[in-house]
Amino acid sequence: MDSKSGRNHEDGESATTIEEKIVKTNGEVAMRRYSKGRFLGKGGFARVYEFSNLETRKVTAAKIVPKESLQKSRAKQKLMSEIKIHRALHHPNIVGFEHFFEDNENVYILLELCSNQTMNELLRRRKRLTELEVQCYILQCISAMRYLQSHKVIHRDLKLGNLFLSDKMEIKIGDFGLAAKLEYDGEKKKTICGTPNYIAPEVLDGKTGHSYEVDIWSLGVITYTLLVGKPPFETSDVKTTYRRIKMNAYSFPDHVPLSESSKSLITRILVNDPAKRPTLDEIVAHEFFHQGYTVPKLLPASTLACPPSVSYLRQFMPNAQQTSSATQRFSDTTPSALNPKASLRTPRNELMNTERTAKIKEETGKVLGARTSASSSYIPTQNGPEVWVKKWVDYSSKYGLGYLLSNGATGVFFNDSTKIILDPNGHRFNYMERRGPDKQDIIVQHTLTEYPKDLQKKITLLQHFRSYLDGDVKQDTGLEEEKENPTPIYIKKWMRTRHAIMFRLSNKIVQVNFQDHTEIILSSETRMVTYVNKKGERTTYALATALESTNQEMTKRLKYTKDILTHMLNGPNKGPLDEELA
Ligand SMILES: Nc1ncnc2c1ncn2[C@@H]1O[C@H](COP(=O)(O)OP(=O)(O)OP(=O)(O)O)[C@@H](O)[C@H]1O
Repeated sequence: MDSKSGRNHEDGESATTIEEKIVKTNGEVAMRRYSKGRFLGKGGFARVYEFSNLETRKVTAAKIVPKESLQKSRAKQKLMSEIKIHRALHHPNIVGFEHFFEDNENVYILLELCSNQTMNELLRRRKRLTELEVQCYILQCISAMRYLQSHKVIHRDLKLGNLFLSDKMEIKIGDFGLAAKLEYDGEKKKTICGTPNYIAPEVLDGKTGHSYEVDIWSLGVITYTLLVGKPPFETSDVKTTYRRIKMNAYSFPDHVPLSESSKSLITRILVNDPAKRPTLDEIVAHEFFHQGYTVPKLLPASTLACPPSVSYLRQFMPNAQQTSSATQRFSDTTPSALNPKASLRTPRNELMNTERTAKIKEETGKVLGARTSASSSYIPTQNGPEVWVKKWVDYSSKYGLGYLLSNGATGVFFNDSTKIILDPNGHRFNYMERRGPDKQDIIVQHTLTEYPKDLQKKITLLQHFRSYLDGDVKQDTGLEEEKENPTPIYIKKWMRTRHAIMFRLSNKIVQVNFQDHTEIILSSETRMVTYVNKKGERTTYALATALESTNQEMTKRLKYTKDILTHMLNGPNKGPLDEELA
C-alpha cells in the first residue's frame, strides 16, 4: 500500500484530500480518497483528524504520524508494535482499528471515531462522577480488559485520556502505543512504561517484571479518580508521585462522600503486591457492583455535562425502598457540576435567591432575569389553572428561555423557535418545530436515552436548565408509570416588557409575572383569572367578576395583561399602564 496527498492548502491543517494507493492482487492500481476534516487532538508524535472516505462517506479518526518522527528505530518499532497489537483486537469496548497506510510523509492509522472525546474531558467538565456512572464505565472497561487478557495483551497505559467515548456513550479503550503481547502465560515484562499517576509500583520497582496486574492497578486509580475528582497519588512533581506510589500513600478525602463499598474496592485494588490484587472476575463480584439495583449498560449523553437526574437514577432501581437510600447516596456523591460555559446550576434551596442570582449574572453575564415565581409555594384552588409556569430563566441572549411548569415538566423555548418539553420524570420529551405552510408546531416524542443526534446540543441545554430550575421537584414525583402524553403543555409564545414577562401556554393559558412578584394567570377557556398578590396570596375569580373588582392592584395588572396581549397580537403598541406601573 502506498499513497500521496493532494493538498488544497499549503498549511496542511485545512481542507486536504489524502489519497491512498491500493495495489490489487492482479497488479491494478486504485486510489481511495479521503477528505481530511476537523482536528481531534494530538499525542506524543501523532495528530488526529476526522477523515471521511469520499466514496463511502464513512467517517473515521485518522492518527497521522510524520515519518520524520520515526527515524529512530525504537520509535518505528513502537509504532509497528502498536499497529500489530491493535489491528488484531475486535471488541465493542476497544477503539476499532480500521486499517493503516502510508505516503511519503506520513503513516495514517484509521480508527473508529469516538465523537465524545475521552474521560479526561468528561471529568474536567463534571469534576467527579456519581457511583452509578462509575459502575457503568468500570464494568465496560472490565469487559474490554477481559478480552485483552484472553488475547494475552497488557495495555500498560490505562488512564482517563485513553478511555474514549463513542457517540453512543460506550467506553472504548484506545492508544495501544505501550501495549505488550505476552508470548506465554506467566511471562513478565521488564520495560518501564506507563503514565506517572497511573503507573503500578512493580513497574517502578523494575526488578520482578510485571504482567496483567499493572492494568488492574490502573483500573483502581481510574475508579478513585472518577469518584474523587483527582488521582490518588497526584503531587506537583513526578518524583514525589512515584515515592507515594511506592509507599502506597493515598487517602480518601473527607469532603467527598464515598460509599464504604467504593472505598473497599479501591483499597482492595491498590495494593502494592500485584499477586494480592483482585482478578477481573473478583472485581466484578465485589459488592460495589451489587447494591440491589441494575447498573445501566450505557448512560445518557446529557451526563457529558450534568450528573444523571434523580428520576433517571430511579429507573434502575427495583423498588421504592432501595430507591430512596440508593438515590440519596448517588445524589450525595453528585458534585454541583457547573458546566464551564453555561454556569446555570445552583445548589438546591439557594436557588435564585437574590444574592445567588446576582452571582450567576456576574459569572455568566448572560442571564437577564431569573426568579422563583411567587406562585411556587401555592396549591391551586379548585378553579385555578391546571398548569402554570413555576420558575423560569431568561437565557435568550444566547440560547432561549428555560422554564419549569407546576406539573414538574421542564421546557425550553429556543431562540430558533423550536421547543422542548420534558416529562416530570425526566425520561420522555416532546420536540416541537414549526413546519408546513400554516407554521403549526409539529410534535415528535423521544426519550432522553434515544433521540436524533442533531438534538444533542438542545438536550444538553435542556439538562442545564433542568438542573438549574428543578431544584426539589424530582423527589416529589414518585415512581408512577410513565404515560404517553399526546398533548403536552408547553410555552408556545413568550415576551418581556420593562415590567413583566408573559407566557402563552399551549393550553391557551396566559400568564404574566410582574417585576413586583404579582401574577396574573388567565384561562380563556374557563374564563377564570387567578391573581397572586405581592404577599403571594392567590385568588381565583370568574373573569367578569375580576374586571369589575374594586381591587385596583389586580385590575391594573389585568388591564396591563390585556395590553400586552394586544401588543403581541398587533405588534408594538405601548400599553397605557406602562407608565403607571413603572
Ligand atoms: N479514535 C479517536 N476518536 C476521536 N478522537 C481521537 C481518537 N483517537 C485519538 N483522538 C484524539 O487525539 C488525541 C491523541 O491521540 P492518541 O492519544 O491516540 O495519540 P498518541 O500520540 O498515541 O498519544 P499519547 O502521547 O497519549 O500516547 C486524543 O487525546 C484524542 O483527543
